[in-house]
Amino acid sequence: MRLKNICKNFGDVEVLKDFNLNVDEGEHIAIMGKSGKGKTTVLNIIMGFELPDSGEIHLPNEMSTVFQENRLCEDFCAISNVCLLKGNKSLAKEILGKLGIDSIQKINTMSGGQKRRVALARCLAKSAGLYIFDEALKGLDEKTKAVAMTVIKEYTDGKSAIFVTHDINEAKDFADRIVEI
Ligand SMILES: Nc1ncnc2c1ncn2[C@@H]1O[C@H](COP(=O)(O)OP(=O)(O)OP(=O)(O)O)[C@@H](O)[C@H]1O
Repeated sequence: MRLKNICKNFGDVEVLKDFNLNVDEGEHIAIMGKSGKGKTTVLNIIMGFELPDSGEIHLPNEMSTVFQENRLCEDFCAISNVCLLKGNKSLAKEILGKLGIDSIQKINTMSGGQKRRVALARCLAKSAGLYIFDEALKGLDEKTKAVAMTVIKEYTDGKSAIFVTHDINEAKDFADRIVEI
């Protein structure tokens, strides 16, 4: 994946100026930076939700994302959310189990941290050339974070991934390289 000389302004606000980012095949990177510096804007450009004003973008065909918000169907159970469009039910169940989630529990009966883990399972159960995690461990307690990080590393092993976080320990734990915005 490659972003080259990306520029992006919102009105008068210059968010990205000649921003470059390379993620090699199988590489894990972390993106860090103060709130409002443009981390989510970079992810939105990668995912095609925002167009840059200028610059070059080279992307793999398939991407899988944990957004900052969970974006789950509240009336459905965990496994239905993970397999919503298409999906391997046994893989979904395996990942949900490793994250401590009952696959038939409805989302609207779950805590915030349980919902976060369902969103994470949905991302990991999809086969992709690039995995994107936007504050994926937000709202989890320390013990659950450690379990979730182990699961993320297991299912992204050998695959390209971008992990946005404010936590330097998470960044060091996950990434081969940390990029500051
Ligand atoms: N759709 C938009 N319209 C106008 N301004 C925007 C839009 N999206 C982002 N911005 C502005 O762009 C800047 C970067 O926002 P962005 O969400 O990328 O930051 P961030 O680094 O992800 O922040 P955080 O760590 O708080 O999530 C901010 O000043 C924000 O107000």
